[in-house]
Amino acid sequence: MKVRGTVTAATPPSAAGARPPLLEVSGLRVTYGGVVAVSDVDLRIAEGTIYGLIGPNGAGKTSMVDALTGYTRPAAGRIVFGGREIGGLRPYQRARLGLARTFQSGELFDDLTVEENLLVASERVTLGLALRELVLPRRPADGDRTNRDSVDWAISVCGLEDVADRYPAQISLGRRKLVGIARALARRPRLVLLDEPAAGLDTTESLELGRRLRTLPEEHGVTVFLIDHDMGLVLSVCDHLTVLDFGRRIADGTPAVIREDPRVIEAYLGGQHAGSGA
Ligand SMILES: Nc1ncnc2c1ncn2[C@@H]1O[C@H](COP(=O)(O)OP(=O)(O)OP(=O)(O)O)[C@@H](O)[C@H]1O
Repeated sequence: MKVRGTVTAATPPSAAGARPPLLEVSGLRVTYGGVVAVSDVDLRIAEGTIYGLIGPNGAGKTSMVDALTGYTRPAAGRIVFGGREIGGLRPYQRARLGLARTFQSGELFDDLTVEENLLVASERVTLGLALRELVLPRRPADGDRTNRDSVDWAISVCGLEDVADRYPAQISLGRRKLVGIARALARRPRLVLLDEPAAGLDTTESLELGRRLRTLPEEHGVTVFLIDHDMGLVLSVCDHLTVLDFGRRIADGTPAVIREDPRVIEAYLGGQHAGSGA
């Protein structure tokens, strides 16, 4: 378990239940053959909040994100985004509706600059484009003003102005993680799902990431679904958390509630108090 520095929210975390849900998940179940990765999980993510998902290795977090974004077909469950049932939609169709994600591996194109990576990502998502991007990354055209504005906005939100012309290999891991987030933001999503954005970051980088994340709902109207092992980060930036263990939801509530939950302390923190170093 990593417990590192904390990020002080500019405004106190809001009560997630007080706002209408942007994403509502009920009875979600993901299986791989005989393995039940996610077992009948419910979630309600309120617009304008940061919602955290934590759990030990293998708890089902990435399977959940894959199911929500359309990369895995769930065995059961209902997913409603912005009032619309999206369970039958392909990943690029969900992206078009405003559901964006990052990947643990980063997924940046090494031969494109930071800015070009974002320009590629900002283009209108179609099945053809999504497939083409997978096999043949290319330099984006510079013409579209809307894309340009979105990219400039994403660069500024993530504080990447000084590295916009650099290649991914030329910048630190912390900045690359921010490029991954900026890439997801470049399509101006309503909800961004971040899969372990703090993995590999040092304390300073993690604090910087936390500060950037808080601005997403507070200043930019982007709701965040955050998965990470960095408890210092998650407990300090999230408004609301769900804890998974062996695919099941074992706890749900504000960071203050989660810190004190004996099931979480036992299952996830191995008996060590969550707040001890946060
Ligand atoms: N493609 C797959 N095929 C078979 N089993 C899988 C597959 N992907 C995940 N699993 C299994 O599903 C369970 C949940 O895995 P998942 O990667 O979703 O957990 P996680 O909480 O994201 O873990 P981590 O924190 O290590 O990334 C694990 O038992 C894992 O071994």
